[in-house]
Amino acid sequence: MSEIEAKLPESGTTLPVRSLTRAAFAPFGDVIAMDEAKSFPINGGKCTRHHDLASVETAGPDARVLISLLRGEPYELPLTLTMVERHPLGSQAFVPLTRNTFLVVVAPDEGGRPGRPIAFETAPGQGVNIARNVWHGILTPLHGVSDFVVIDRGGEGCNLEEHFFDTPYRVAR
Ligand SMILES: NC(=O)N[C@@H](O)C(=O)O
Ligand code: NI
Repeated sequence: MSEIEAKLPESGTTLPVRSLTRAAFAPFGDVIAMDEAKSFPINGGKCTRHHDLASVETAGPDARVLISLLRGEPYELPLTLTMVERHPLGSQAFVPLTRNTFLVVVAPDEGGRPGRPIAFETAPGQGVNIARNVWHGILTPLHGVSDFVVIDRGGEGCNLEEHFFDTPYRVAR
């Protein structure tokens, strides 16, 4: 156990890792996956389109949608969660390009501050679209270096708000 973890109170600040489902994630955004998606054949039947999986939101001056690629280093569980962030001017989607799962931490807003976070682990291949202004942990790959397509908002104005917890949480399976 690391020095930080040794100082963490065990009860109350330990967040269990849950399996990601559309229903559980619905208050925070969308799950991007082929299963349960509206799908139809295109290109003469040689291709299946899994259609309209997430709502991309952009707002503010000169807002535009960005498509970027991220290569993330893996994190170990149990993990010490010291902060969450949110993007007031747009949504943020992470679509994995590997089969490595990743941790998705989100939290409800309670009067402008995050409430108790919820930790999910994606299934292999599942992505997420975090809705505009939803508190979330930073991109947290598990099991190996992982590449992602990220779809989020560019433009003028401040699109990042961070919150550092007075008492860190411990995220553990
Ligand atoms: N900054 C960036 O691209 N990613 C973060 O917003 C994050 O949620 O990891
Ligand atoms: Ni973010």
